[in-house]
Amino acid sequence: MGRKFFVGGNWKCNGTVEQVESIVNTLNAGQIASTDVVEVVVSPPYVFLPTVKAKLLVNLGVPWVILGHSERRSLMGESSEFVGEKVAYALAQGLKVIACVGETLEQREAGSTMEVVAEQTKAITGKIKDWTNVVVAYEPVWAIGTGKVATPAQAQEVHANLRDWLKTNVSPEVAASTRIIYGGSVTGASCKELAGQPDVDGFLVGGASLKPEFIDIINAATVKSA
Ligand SMILES: O=C(CO)COP(=O)(O)O
Repeated sequence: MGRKFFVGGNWKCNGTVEQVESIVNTLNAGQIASTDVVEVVVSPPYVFLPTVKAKLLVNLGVPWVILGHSERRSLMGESSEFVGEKVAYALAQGLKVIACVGETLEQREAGSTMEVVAEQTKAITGKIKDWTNVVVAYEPVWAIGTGKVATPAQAQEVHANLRDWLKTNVSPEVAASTRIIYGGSVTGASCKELAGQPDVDGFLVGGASLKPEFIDIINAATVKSA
């Protein structure tokens, strides 16, 4: 079975009720690729969950949670181990998880990108058995909210290495079926080429998920073979 393209909108703490309603209206009016091709998830600030659920999310549950975002790791001091525990707990409660990993600029320049990503992923693999409900988001910290998107080659390199790591350290099946999505300054302009990379299975989008171009990013979906 192929890996279904996955596009998440991480709205972070943005928006007033009016702005959130406007984003939701834009999404509802947008022409998007069939849900056979792409899975779309939005993550509004929790105070706006009732507003968004009433108007956008077909199933009224909150099925997904984003964990391990670098802003939580750095601002809230969440360690890899703690993120691993949160992932395991969320899965045990029946939630699906977008688990974020990624290196800082300093770590990239020191040549330790894969080491960092592996350490963050290992803290999760040690705590869970079933990967069915996990999507891994590779989000280089230097690309988040900076306008400096990773090049398609940079993203592909880390995604491929991470998939290899999963193959060796978890199983070939999990490596083949787990979606690895990219996050960090993705825009309507940059999404197509990134989506064309064989190991880029979708996106986690911050700023651009608040704009109409989020529809273009959803429509960058391509079919990936597992
Ligand atoms: O943090 C992000 C998604 O989780 C990315 O944010 P930007 O798309 O604004 O860079």
